[in-house]
Parts: sequence; C-alpha cells; structure tokens
Amino acid sequence: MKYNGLATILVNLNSMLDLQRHLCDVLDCLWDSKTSKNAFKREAGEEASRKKLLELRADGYESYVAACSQAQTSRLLLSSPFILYLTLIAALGDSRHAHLILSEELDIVRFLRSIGLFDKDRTGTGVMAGRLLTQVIRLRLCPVADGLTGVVQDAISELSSTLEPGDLVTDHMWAQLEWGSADSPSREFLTNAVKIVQNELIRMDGTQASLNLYSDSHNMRDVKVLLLGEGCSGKTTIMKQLILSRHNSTSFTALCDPEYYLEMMEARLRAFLQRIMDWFLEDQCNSRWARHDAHTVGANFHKLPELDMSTRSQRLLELNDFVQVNITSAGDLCAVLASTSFAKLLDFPLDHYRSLLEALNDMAGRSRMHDDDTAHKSASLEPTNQNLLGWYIQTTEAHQESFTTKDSSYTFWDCGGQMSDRWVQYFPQTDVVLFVVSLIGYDQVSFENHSVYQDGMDRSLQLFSWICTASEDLMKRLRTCPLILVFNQMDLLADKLETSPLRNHFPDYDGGSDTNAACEYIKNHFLKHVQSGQNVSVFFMSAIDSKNVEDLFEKVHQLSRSITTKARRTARTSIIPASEAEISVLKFSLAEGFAVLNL
Ligand SMILES: Nc1nc2c(ncn2[C@@H]2O[C@H](COP(=O)(O)OP(=O)(O)OP(=O)(O)O)[C@@H](O)[C@H]2O)c(=O)[nH]1
Ligand SMILES: [Mg+2]
Repeated sequence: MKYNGLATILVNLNSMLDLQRHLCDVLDCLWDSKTSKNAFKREAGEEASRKKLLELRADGYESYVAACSQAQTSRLLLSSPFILYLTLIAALGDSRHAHLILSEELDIVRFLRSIGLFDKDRTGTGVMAGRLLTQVIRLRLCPVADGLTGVVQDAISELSSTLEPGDLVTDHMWAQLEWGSADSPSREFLTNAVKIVQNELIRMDGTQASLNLYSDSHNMRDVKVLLLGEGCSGKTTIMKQLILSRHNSTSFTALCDPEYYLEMMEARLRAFLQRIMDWFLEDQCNSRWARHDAHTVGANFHKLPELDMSTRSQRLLELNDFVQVNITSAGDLCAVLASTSFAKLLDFPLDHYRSLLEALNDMAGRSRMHDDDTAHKSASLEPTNQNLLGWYIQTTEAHQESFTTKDSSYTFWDCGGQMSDRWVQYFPQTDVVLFVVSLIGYDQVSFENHSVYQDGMDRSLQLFSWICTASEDLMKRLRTCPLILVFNQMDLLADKLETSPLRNHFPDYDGGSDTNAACEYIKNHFLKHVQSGQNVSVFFMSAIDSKNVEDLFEKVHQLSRSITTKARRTARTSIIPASEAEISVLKFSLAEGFAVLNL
C-alpha cells in the first residue's frame, strides 16, 4: 500500500508545485532516460519542500521505481503502475490534480500515445489503466467550472477517444493480464490501486454502473446534453428532478441540498426585508425626514413604531415587529415568509415591481411550505423535494451532473440563462441540446441596467433564432446536433391566459384562453426560425412534474441513440495524431529510459 500512502500524501500537499515536480520526476524516469539518482536534483526549492520531497521519495517513489525494476521488463508493465498511480492521484485528489495531470508540463497524453494507448490494436494493462485514468479525470473536471485550457480540453478529448465501445475489456480479460509475479510489489500496487480507484469511482458516480469500464458493455454510450434557454425557464428545475429521481448523480449535489437552500434563502430574504424597509425609509425620508443620511435613518429604524403611520406603514411595522420578535433562524424566516398572514402584508406600489418580482421568485415555494401561521415557531424547517424544486436561485455558475443508465452515461450542463457568453464553450462537445422556453414568459418583464424592458418570450425567441442562424465555426456543431424545443411550465399556462391574454402581447393571436391554441401558436413562433436540415423536435412539459422530466429524459435517450458513435467521435476529437516518425522516436527514447533503469 505504499503507493496509496504516497498518493494520499501528495493530494494533501498544499503545494501543487511539489506534486508537479514529483510527477515530472517520475515521468522523467520513464520518458527521458533519467535514473532515480538524478530524478530529484532539479529545482530543489526551499528547505520545507525539499524535506517533503525526500519524505515522498522514501515513502513511495523509490519503491515505485524498484517495483518497476523487479517487474519482468514489459513496457506495459512499467507504464501501468505509473498510469494507475496518476489515476490514484486523480481519484483521491480534486479537480486541481486532474488538471495538473493533463497539463502541458507533464504531457501525459504524449506519454500515453507513445506506449500505444491510442493504437488501433491496443490491448494490455497499460491500455486498461489509461481508460481508468480517463474515466476518473472526466468525472473530476467540469469544462467551465474548472476553467479548462485548450491543452487540457484536447487532452480530455484524446483520452476520451480511448473509450470507444467495442474496445472495452471484460473482467475476465482484466484478470488474465500478466501483472508480474504473485509477490511482486508492482502486482500488489496494481491490485490495490485498481480497488481504490474503483471504490472512488463508485463514490463519485454513486453507481456500480459507472464501472462498466470493466464489464461487457460494448454498447456503452457517452452523451452530453446542453441545457439552454432564457432565465427562469426551468433548466435547473429539470436538473433537480433528474438528481432527485436518480440518487447516483455526481458533482452538484448542492443543487438539491436543503442546507444550501436554507442558507441562500436566509441571505436573500433578509436582503429582501431590508429592501422593504429601505423603500419605506426612503419615502419617509422624502416626505417627512428631509433626507437624513442613510446611516441615521438605518439607526432610527427601530424607532419607527413611534411615528405616525399610513396604512402601508402600519403593515410594514407589523412586519418589522414580527421579524424582530419571531425570527431567529433561517427556518423561522422561511416559515414566516411562507405563512398566509405574511403574504397579506405585502401590498406594494407598481414602481417596486421588479424587486417584488425577484422576492416572489425567491418565495416561489411558499405555498408548498408550511402554510400555517404557527409554523414560524419551529426552530428549523426541513424543506421537502417540492420546496427544493420550487425555490429559484439564479444559476450563475455552471452546473454539471452525470447520470448513468444501463447502456449510457449522460452529462447534463446547465449554464444559466444569464450566462450565454459561456455556453459557447460547451458547443463542440454537445450531443443533444435542450432549449427550454417558459410558456408563461410572454408577459414577464426582464430588467437590464434598470432600464431595458423586454418580454421574456421575445428574449427567448431572439436567443433561439441566434442559435439557429449563427454562422461562426463554433456554432456549426451545435446546429447539426439534435435540439429539443422544450416548452415548459404547462401547468401555469391556463391561469396565465385567463389573467394575461396572449393577444395583448401577440396581436395576431386569436385563440383566446384555449391552452392548445396558445401552445400551437407559441410553438409555430419558434419553429419559424428553424433552418432547413436542422434536427429540431418539440416537447411540452411541466418541470415540477417528475414524470414529465422522465419522459423528456427518455426522449433524449432515444435521440442520442440516433447519433452514430462515429459522428460523435469525429465531432469531439480534434486531435492531430502524432506522426509515425514522432512515435518511433518517442518509443526509442522510452526504451532507452528503461535500459538506464536496468530493465
Ligand atoms: N409551476 C411550475 N414552476 C416551474 C416549472 N419549471 C420551473 N418552475 C419554477 O420556475 C422558477 C425558475 O426555474 P429554474 O429552473 O430555476 O429556472 P432556470 O431556467 O434555471 O433559470 P436561470 O438559472 O436564471 O437560467 C423556479 O421557482 C421553479 O420552481 C414548471 O413547469 N411549473
Ligand atoms: Mg438555473
């Protein structure tokens, strides 16, 4: 278990530089004909780092080289421990470690290529170790959140290309491979490393299915799904439903973490209350207090009950008392805001519409929460799944989730409606696009720079038209992959049509409050932007209904089956293969390296 110990120390090091140096040195031994003697000579660095490096060497590095020396010469036997060693670091570490492994400095892909990982007739332990490494790294890294550079993206693409269906090795084959003699340290290392990495994969992926790498799953497909659409259209709700229905999702568990929501709710609702008070004070300022300075006004806030109040002010006071007396925790705050009596307190003039809209969005789950005035007495509030689905928090960081089914692995990316500049990074890798549209967006107002007002559906149409017609190289890929136009929030449409006629916003619409007519009209409005040859289908749903989301998932599944493996591979892999000459030089220097290591 020395290697496990070593990897654990490595990933716990504060300095990524130490890790980089160490990996470079190990790699140098395999790559540049360096012996273990001079491996640590370069850049000894400060004393502390030196000490750490020495410890590392004592604990693992030399044993590693020794283990390789004792193994029976095959270069695959030599490379397997190293690749598994990297895999172990990626599995036990975090995205920084995965990033480093793929960085230009280490140039692991070149190393893997030189040992034949990308060869057509590839086989053996090195190849299997390479696949394991690929899988761990792909689970560790999120293209946007981790700010991947072109080099790293390319490395992932190239590594991914080793995971073609049909090339996978069965458990049986894995067991048959020669790992060296039974008592060889490398054999022990390999066995342990594989076990550790497999356990880690289960933890990351939450499912045994992800280990299909070792099973007879020749048809395993890898599907990337990109969620696009205007803010508040329901993209994150779809993700949440998928997470809630599959308890094996990976990276963004916070999306459905009650603690996270309570914290967010507390912060945002407190800000909301503050805003209410500010409006009130501003009014009072203007009309009565003749522009006190903001701090003085703030300090006087608690004195408000002594002032002569209008009806609205009385309500705010009531609210203030309520908050002061009753709210001591996030749970209390949520319960108060969820209560019917609080809802009645709210009665704001139109010019506060925007803030109110935001606040109401925050409280979207209120009717499903404790609709009971006594609920605020409870010290904590355990949100239900419905609460989690109902609460809106604008997506400002990319969400990535992976799900596996029997024969496919799905990665969903949700970048948020306000992040259109960042979607572009996902396009080259996308297999299926879900363009989500809110059916009730037609009368909703968006605000930009406090002045530009535009209806949500107009913005959605603009975005969709842009996607259908954009001519940039990067966009070409997106235009050729299947797109599902997802019309969401069906459950809210009937009421909306009654209270806000569609005709007020689209004068040529004459279907009244008939939901079918409205759906047809809106659908056609979008479809007219579709260019010939584009693969667009339509899906109507309510994201709060888990069955609907499952049906959507099934549709994605069906569509992805139609994408041939070849097409996906070509689209995703923009690699310039090494020339034969380059490979033979690399192989030569590798062989020379082994000779120096007395292999
Ligand atoms: N009733 C109902 N509410 C929905 C539906 N879909 C989404 N919502 C609610 O609409 C609000 C916004 O949904 P999100 O999924 O967070 O929207 P989004 O598209 O991720 O928005 P951004 O992150 O700003 O891009 C949330 O309060 C959801 O609960 C639906 O089909 N029916
Ligand atoms: Mg979102």
